[in-house]
Amino acid sequence: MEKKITDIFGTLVFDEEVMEERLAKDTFRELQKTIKEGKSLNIKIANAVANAMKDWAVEHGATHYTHWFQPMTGVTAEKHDGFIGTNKNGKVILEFSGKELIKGEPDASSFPNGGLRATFEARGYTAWDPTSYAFIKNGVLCIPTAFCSYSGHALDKKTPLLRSMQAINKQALRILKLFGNENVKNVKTTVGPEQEYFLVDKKYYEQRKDLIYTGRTLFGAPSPKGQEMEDHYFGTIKSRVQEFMNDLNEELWKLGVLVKTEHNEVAPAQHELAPIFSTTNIATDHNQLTMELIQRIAKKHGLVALLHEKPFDGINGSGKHNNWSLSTDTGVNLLEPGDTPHENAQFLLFLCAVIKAADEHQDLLRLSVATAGNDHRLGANEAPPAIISVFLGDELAEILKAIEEDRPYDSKEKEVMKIGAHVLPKFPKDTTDRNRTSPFAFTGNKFEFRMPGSSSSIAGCNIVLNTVIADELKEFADILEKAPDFSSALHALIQGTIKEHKRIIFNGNGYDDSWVEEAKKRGLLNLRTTPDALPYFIKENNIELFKRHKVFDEEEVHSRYEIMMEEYVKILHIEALTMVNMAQKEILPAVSQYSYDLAQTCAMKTEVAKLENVYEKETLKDVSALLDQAFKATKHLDKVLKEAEAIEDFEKAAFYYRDEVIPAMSALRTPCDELETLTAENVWPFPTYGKLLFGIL
Ligand SMILES: NC(=O)CC[C@H](N)C(=O)O
Repeated sequence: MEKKITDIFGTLVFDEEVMEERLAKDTFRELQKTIKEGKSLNIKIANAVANAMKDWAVEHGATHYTHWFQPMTGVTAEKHDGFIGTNKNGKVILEFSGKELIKGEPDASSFPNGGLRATFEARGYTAWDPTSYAFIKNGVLCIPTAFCSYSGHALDKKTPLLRSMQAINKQALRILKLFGNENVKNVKTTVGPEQEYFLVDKKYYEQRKDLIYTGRTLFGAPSPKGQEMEDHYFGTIKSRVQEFMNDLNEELWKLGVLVKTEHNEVAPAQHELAPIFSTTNIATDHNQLTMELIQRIAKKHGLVALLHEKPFDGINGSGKHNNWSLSTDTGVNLLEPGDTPHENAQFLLFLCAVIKAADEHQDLLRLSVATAGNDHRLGANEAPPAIISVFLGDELAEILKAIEEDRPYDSKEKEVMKIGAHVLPKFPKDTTDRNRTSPFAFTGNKFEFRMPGSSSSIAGCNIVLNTVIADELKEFADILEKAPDFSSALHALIQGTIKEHKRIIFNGNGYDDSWVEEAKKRGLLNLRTTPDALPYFIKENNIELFKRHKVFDEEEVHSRYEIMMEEYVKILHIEALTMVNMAQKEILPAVSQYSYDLAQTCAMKTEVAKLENVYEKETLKDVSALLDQAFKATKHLDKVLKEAEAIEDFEKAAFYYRDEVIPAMSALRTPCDELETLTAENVWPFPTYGKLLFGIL
């Protein structure tokens, strides 16, 4: 690496250092108050900040600015405005005002709003989130913003995320106060999202309509080699891929993204990139940027990055493991067992809040990761099942059991574990995945939520995590604040929580079929598909929960439910249309031509030499039978698709797609994949799995 990381890191970010350097002392101090304490910014200060930002951005080659926001599409949105303006004499000047920095008013009528806003009320507004630094991307100054309607409803993913962070901050501070931590002013959730993705050669990608339109292969027989040799996982990275990774790292470092780990993943052509954890809203912004840059930089290297959860059948898909924790502004990780009995008691209480939340809100955790793409991955023995459970590891599970049963944990000490009086043993911290099969695994000082899909924004699952855990902390604080004897109330609370919610703890193999049975016996939910999970969102108790913590109001919950259900329908609609198109325009004609060639060859050979022609005849028979089957399946898919299109109610449509369209898609894929194995390589109309998975040389 020619340029030192420390020299380039954050060079495209208007961060604290740049602010201090470029702003007058008073302005800097006021802005810090806004960033750190949420104080509102007056227009005079905003003007000064905007001016400094513009000068800095122009010096770094920017010509435009944009309010960079995260509508409910799951991707980011930007509308560029130039700094260009004219003065009184008509001379060109560059300008950027405080008003423009703080608030934008995009005509944003075409973003999904789930009924929150009629299209005639087109205007929404974007408001700067000063807790996430502005940065320069592609010559544009990007200002991270929240996106709301004029009635104040959140139309984006950032606003509820920030609200959920506020909710957990408030409740965690109440708990910390009870433990005497008066000096803590702020508790923030932190996240380190691991990003998995595939890389394929651009020249093959371009020949596949399914990849272009849907991001995944809808047809494709397995290649002779898959992932069975386990030689790709952590294997040597190919030079072309390494060059891409180097470029990607450099660009992300410039944007202040703390990317740290890179490696080959389990499936051929699959890779992973992971950052150091940061505050959740920044981690979310950074993950959105990471996904964007992975795709953009891959193209520069003649590659295409696939972020889909399941681009290929028969080999592993991609997840985005969300490593979640809570930390104080005094630098304490609240999910880290401490050195003293006192710290341990506090840790156990936070741990119990997470366990209780996971048990009581299995539905919300599950639906927070529910998408059409992720349905292929969850429960397919490559990623956690769709059943929520918590992995604690044997040691911690044993400690909780000892507390529950009022018996000694360590047989040497022979003393009953008393919360607040005994020190917990240190758990070995292990950054590698200790239980890959668990959806929610404690890994020494954080929880790894392994269910989120690789293409999703992490905002959704973190909104839910923050809110459900905030709610448990609230309940705990309500009890403990009133307790006449804190220590005994604490002990009873922890013990009671373990007793009541231990069913959610599972340290075994989540891929095992017996777990499905066991989970059923324990009364755990198994919401296998997206339409199974999403309706839980609008259940009365869930709406109340979000309202209680001011994360969503009722309309906002309904809007998100509608958007997520519709998204499921739209994705499947595009996939089914693409399949019909590929079958009709590519597969069926190619195979028909191939059978003609076989018949011709056969006829000629018979005519010329009276040969038996077993190969041609047998293949022709097999191919023709499959061709007819594929044709009928295409017709059937087309028919159910038309029926699906006629369904107006989005809920009915989602179930129809799941129950009728998906099976019709499988029924078409099966004969087509078989045909692929029987036809000549040069006849098959698009690149095979072999080329896609092993084609990067
Ligand atoms: N090695 C791994 O952690 C594999 C994870 C897997 N790709 C997933 O989807 O979650």
